[in-house]
Parts: sequence; C-alpha cells; structure tokens
Amino acid sequence: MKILSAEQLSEADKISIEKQGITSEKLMERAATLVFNEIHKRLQGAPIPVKIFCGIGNNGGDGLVVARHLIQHGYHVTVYVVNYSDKRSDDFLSNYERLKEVTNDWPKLIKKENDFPDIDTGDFLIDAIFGIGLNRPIEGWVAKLVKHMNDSQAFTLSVDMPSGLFSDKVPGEKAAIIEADYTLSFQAPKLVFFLPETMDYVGDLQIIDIGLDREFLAGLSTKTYLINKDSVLPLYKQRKKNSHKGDYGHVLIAGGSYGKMGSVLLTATAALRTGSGLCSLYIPKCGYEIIQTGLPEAMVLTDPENDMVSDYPEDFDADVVCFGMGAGTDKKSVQALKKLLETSDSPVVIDADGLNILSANMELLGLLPENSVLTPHPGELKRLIGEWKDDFHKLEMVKAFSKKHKVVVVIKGAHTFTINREEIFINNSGNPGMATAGSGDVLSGVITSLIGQSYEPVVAAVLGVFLHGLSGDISSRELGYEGVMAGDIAANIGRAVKDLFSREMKDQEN
Ligand SMILES: NC(=O)C1=CN([C@@H]2O[C@H](COP(=O)(O)OP(=O)(O)OC[C@H]3O[C@@H](n4cnc5c(N)ncnc54)[C@H](OP(=O)(O)O)[C@@H]3O)[C@@H](O)[C@H]2O)[C@@H](O)CC1
Ligand SMILES: [K+]
Repeated sequence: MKILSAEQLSEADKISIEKQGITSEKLMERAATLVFNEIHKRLQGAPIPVKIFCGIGNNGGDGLVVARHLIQHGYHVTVYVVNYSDKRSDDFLSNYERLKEVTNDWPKLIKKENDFPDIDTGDFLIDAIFGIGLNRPIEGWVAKLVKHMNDSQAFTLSVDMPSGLFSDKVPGEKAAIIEADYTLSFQAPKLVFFLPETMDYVGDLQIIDIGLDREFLAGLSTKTYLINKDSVLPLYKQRKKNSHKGDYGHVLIAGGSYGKMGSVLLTATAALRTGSGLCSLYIPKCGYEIIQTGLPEAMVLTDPENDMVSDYPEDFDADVVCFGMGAGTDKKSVQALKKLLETSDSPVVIDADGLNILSANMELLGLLPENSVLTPHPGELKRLIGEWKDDFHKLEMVKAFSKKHKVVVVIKGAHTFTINREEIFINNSGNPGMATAGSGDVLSGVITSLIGQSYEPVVAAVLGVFLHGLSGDISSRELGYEGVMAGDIAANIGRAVKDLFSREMKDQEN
C-alpha cells in the first residue's frame, strides 16, 4: 500500500473532485460519513457523552459532518469549535450552517482557557481540530486544550491525524499532540504513523477508502510503502510438485560462541521452517553436540577454535551465508567475517555481532557483496551509521548508507523498516510479544532461507519480515504476548506461510 505525502493527498482530493464532478463539500460529506459509520458501528447507540472538538478548517468540517450524523442518530453530542483563527474554510462554514437542520444547540466556541469544558474519563472525544493542514506547532491556549484532552484519559478518536502531528516531520520535544486511542485516516497511511518517535500518538489505526480517483492514485509515484497481506501475496513462489531439496537452497549459518549457541540454533531452525532444502552451520567446537542434538535436520562443520569462530570454510558451496548471531567481536571472529566477505561474491546476511564487527572495522563494509542484507536493531544501527537527529533524519542516513554500500538495511522495531536505496518498506505485522531474546536470530534465518530459495534479497527481506511478524501474531494468539519465545516464532513460520498463501497452495493441488 502506498504511503502518500500531504501534498499528494491534497492533489488527489482536487483531481477527484474534478473527475467525479462533485463539490468539495460532497467529498467531505462522503469521507466524514464513513467516519460516522465506523463510530456508530462501535458505539451502537450507547448513551455516553460524545464531545466533538472541531477546528475551523476542513478537518473541523469533517467533525461537524460527523456531529450532524451522530445527533441524527440520537447520540448525546456536544460540539466545540476550537476557534484558533477566524479564517474558516468554506466547507466548514456550510456544515456549520447545516448543523441547524438537526439541533437547536449551537456549537460552543472555545477561544481561551476559561472556555474549556470539563471532560470525564467516561466521555467519548472526537478530535477534529487539525488534519493534514497543520503547518506549525500548536501553541498557546490551543496547546493547553490538547493537554486538557490528553489529561482527561477519555477515549479519543482522531479524524485523519491526531491533531498536532505533522505528516512529514517529527514534532519538537514538548509539542502539543493529541494522544489518540484510535485514528481513522483518509485514503492512505501517513509515514509518521509508523515512526518510533510518533507512532504512539496514533493508537489503533484504520485507513478509510474515501473513493479518491483510483487512476490518479495508481499513477502517483512514491518510494514508501506499507507492507500488509495484500502486498506480500504476489511475492510468493509456489513449489513445484516435481522438485527436490536441491531446489530450495543450501544455507550456511556461521556464528555462535561459548554460552551463545542458542542463537545459531534458532537461526537454523527458522531457516529450515521457512523451507530451506539444506541447512549447515559453521560453529566453534563447543557447539557441536548442542546443534546435532537440538536440530538433527542440520549439518555441522566446526571451526578449529573451541569457543568462537575464527575462520571460514572457503570451499564450502552454500547458496547463501548468514553471519553474526552469538559470534562475539573477538579479533578471531573479525578474521572469520573478513574471510567470509573476501570469499563470497553473492549476497550475505549479516546480523548481531556481525554488524558490531562491521561498525568497529568499517573497511570491511567495502567487501560486502552487492545486495547483502544487514539486519540491525536501533542500537546496532547507531554504531553502524552514527547518531541521527530524529526519525526522518535516520531514514535519510540509512538511504544514503544503502546507496553507498549497495546493501539492503532492515531496521528492526515495532514496525520494521526495510530500506533499499531510495525505497522504504514498512512492515505491518507482528506484536509486542516479539520483543524477546532471539527474535532477531529467527528473522535472520527466515530472510537467509528465502534468499537461498532464489528470492531477490530485497524481496526476501520484505517477505521475511512480514512472515516473521505473522508467525509472532500466530504465536501470541496461542500463548499471549508475555508467553511468546523466539523458538515459538521459529516453530510457527510454516503456519504463517500456510495462513498467508493457503489459496495459492490449494490452487497448486488442483
Ligand atoms: N485530502 C483529502 O482527500 C480530504 C481531506 N479532508 C479533510 O481536510 C483536512 C485538511 O483540511 P485543511 O487543509 O483545511 O487543514 P486543517 O488540518 O483542517 O487545518 C486548518 C488550518 O489551520 C491553520 N493552521 C495550521 N497550523 C496551525 C497552528 N499550529 N495553529 C493555528 N492554526 C494553524 C492553517 O491555516 P493558516 O493559519 O496557516 O492560514 C490550516 O489551513 C484533512 O486532514 C481531512 O480531515 C476531507 O474532508 C475530504 C478529503
Ligand atoms: K484531527
């Protein structure tokens, strides 16, 4: 799904009005009626106080339309106009007039702190103060109103955007922003809904298709995408009946050290669960029995060292190599990674200590085969590319890094971002239960396996991250967030594949 900028959405708004031969007021009516429908579906006529805070632009206009429909349906509604300016938009004004059709209660004007209404925890708040038209931070009494609303702890639904959030930049440190429990956003998700610094303001997110012109939307160019089920379905490569294990890749997982053999075990398990034909591990001697016992399906080669890897078997013929989990950063392990990179000419996957070794030995970056995949968490990323000012700056720095070194970077987080040169893919599967030891080792195994099965590295990363998240979702449904361990995520990858592609698998049987 495309992520669009505020400018692109405003443009789509204008073009749709022209092409569909409707007025902007009609489009507002359509969009806001869809918001009303969603609210009505959830509240089901509940007699709770609904307080709607409307700005004076089109976001406020949306709020007025929602108010009219709620009143018509018998809800207890109070409408407040947050009068931060006298420049009311045309569609705000016409919907202000139309409120007369359904009520004699005129909206209450808020112009200063004394006008703030009391808000009870049990009230239902609708935030229609600012949408994509916000062009500077909220200040003065309006900022105090935002705080007043947030402090109330009342359930808050934001229309289009939580007021105070910009669509294309991170707010200042003490910025006034509505902390929404639910955001109903129009037509396309906005990038800030997924960034670590701003995602908490959004609450649960729902995108509403307000019927903007499809042809125009399809033609809009963007390099930022939200990855959901529909985005990954076309990526799947079906298995042929007439195939054998050699068709699904031989992966080699190199790493592990004394006390950290579990990491490579998880990676290898995940690779096999993702469908690798063959899986070998290159590990220190101390791990031999651990792996042979823990994962009889895998083959094991040992390093001359007992406690860590120090070398790399250059003649080994793997389709793809993954290096780093549990490897440590000893000089000897640096040599192991160096030898791997000098030997390999096809993409490798580097994780964990492999990344820490790269950060401490930047000259090795030049040896990375083109389209290798690096999978840092934010701490590892910082060591690799340096400090960033904010999340937007981070994305620019990672794009530059990806271009310079011709690699794919997977930034792990609540929404994992896969960055390939200019392109950004934001993952939308997964849950907080996956914040657990070894979860990243499993992800590396999934991505490595997919590369071994001939998926392009960037496709392997995008699909792998989604599958990993979906497997976490399946695991947490059974075990609860707290109960999920990395081994469960690895064990459920097959179920995630089945869940996603069952139709494709069925078609294959017929
Ligand atoms: N796109 C679509 O397809 C559709 C969009 N629709 C809806 O329209 C919404 C966008 O509406 P919008 O453009 O009127 O802007 P909105 O957010 O209401 O702001 C109002 C005005 O506030 C002002 N202002 C800005 N910052 C300020 C500040 N800090 N403190 C004080 N004032 C400030 C600024 O004016 P300024 O003072 O800068 O001249 C700005 O113009 C969108 O989010 C969606 O809800 C749907 O109805 C239909 C389909
Ligand atoms: K809003």
